[in-house]
Amino acid sequence: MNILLLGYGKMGQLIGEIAESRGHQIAGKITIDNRDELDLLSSDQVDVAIEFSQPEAAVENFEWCLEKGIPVVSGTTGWLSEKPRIEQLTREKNGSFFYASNFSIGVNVFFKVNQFLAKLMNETSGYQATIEEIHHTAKKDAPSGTAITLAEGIIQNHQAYEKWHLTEESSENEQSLAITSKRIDPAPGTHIIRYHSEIDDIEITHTAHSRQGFALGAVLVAEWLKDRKGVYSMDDFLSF
Ligand SMILES: NC(=O)C1=CN([C@@H]2O[C@H](COP(=O)(O)OP(=O)(O)OC[C@H]3O[C@@H](n4cnc5c(N)ncnc54)[C@H](O)[C@@H]3O)[C@@H](O)[C@H]2O)C=CC1
Ligand SMILES: O=C(O)C1=N[C@H](C(=O)O)C[C@H](O)C1
Repeated sequence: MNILLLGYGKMGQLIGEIAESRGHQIAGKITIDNRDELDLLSSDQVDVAIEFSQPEAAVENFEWCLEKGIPVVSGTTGWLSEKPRIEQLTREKNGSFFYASNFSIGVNVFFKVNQFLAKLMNETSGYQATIEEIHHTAKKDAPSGTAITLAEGIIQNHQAYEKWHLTEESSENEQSLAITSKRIDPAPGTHIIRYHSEIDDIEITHTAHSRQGFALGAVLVAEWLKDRKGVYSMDDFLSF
């Protein structure tokens, strides 16, 4: 399959390597410096686009793909206020759009464990939940997209929490779930859910050792999305 890489930084380069090792061809490698190359590409040269750019570039990239009828897989975080509009545009154009805050299979297992733990803790008093995420210093958005998905998983399954907020310190007895973001090199991505009480703490942690899991997941999803129409997420792709 011919894959267009929209964004060719840390993620785009690794995705390109994995895609080629799986027998795919790279139709283009688009960065902030060569966007004009998109004008030369026609839709029959691209089977699917994999979009890992930056928050300010993502929406324009999606619109370009949807106009051209090219299925798009995106992992870019920090643009979610526009998500309802992009999903609507996908339906209007009869296109294909797949977004995940995290393409790693391990993190998606962690999302399910987080939801199950929140259900258990909903039946238990005296604990305050907080989320901590740690990433490399080049990361532009905070909190991470993954931390937002984790917060949504707790809010949907624990009556004490109605919303989340980004803060420098964890705070007690709030209906708003506190998320703290730390930027420490070279962390590819660590997420900690902590339930604190006076008696004890319960913690679950996912630590990415590299970007390999994110990149492989994005290529597997692109293979899956190629011949599908509609708006999809990891819940559609995974069997658990
Ligand atoms: N969903 C997931 O599993 C994961 C998501 N991410 C997200 O993916 C995104 C990219 O991450 P990295 O590759 O580490 O970033 P990076 O900074 O290494 O690369 C970004 C790429 O986007 C390009 N770019 C930036 N502004 C642009 C513009 N205006 N037009 C076109 N291209 C533009 C840059 O030239 C570069 O090629 C981030 O939003 C990050 O949070 C990262 C890892 C996993
Ligand atoms: O910017 C990153 O690097 C990552 N971003 C994603 C996020 O915001 O959750 C996924 C992963 O944690 C790495």
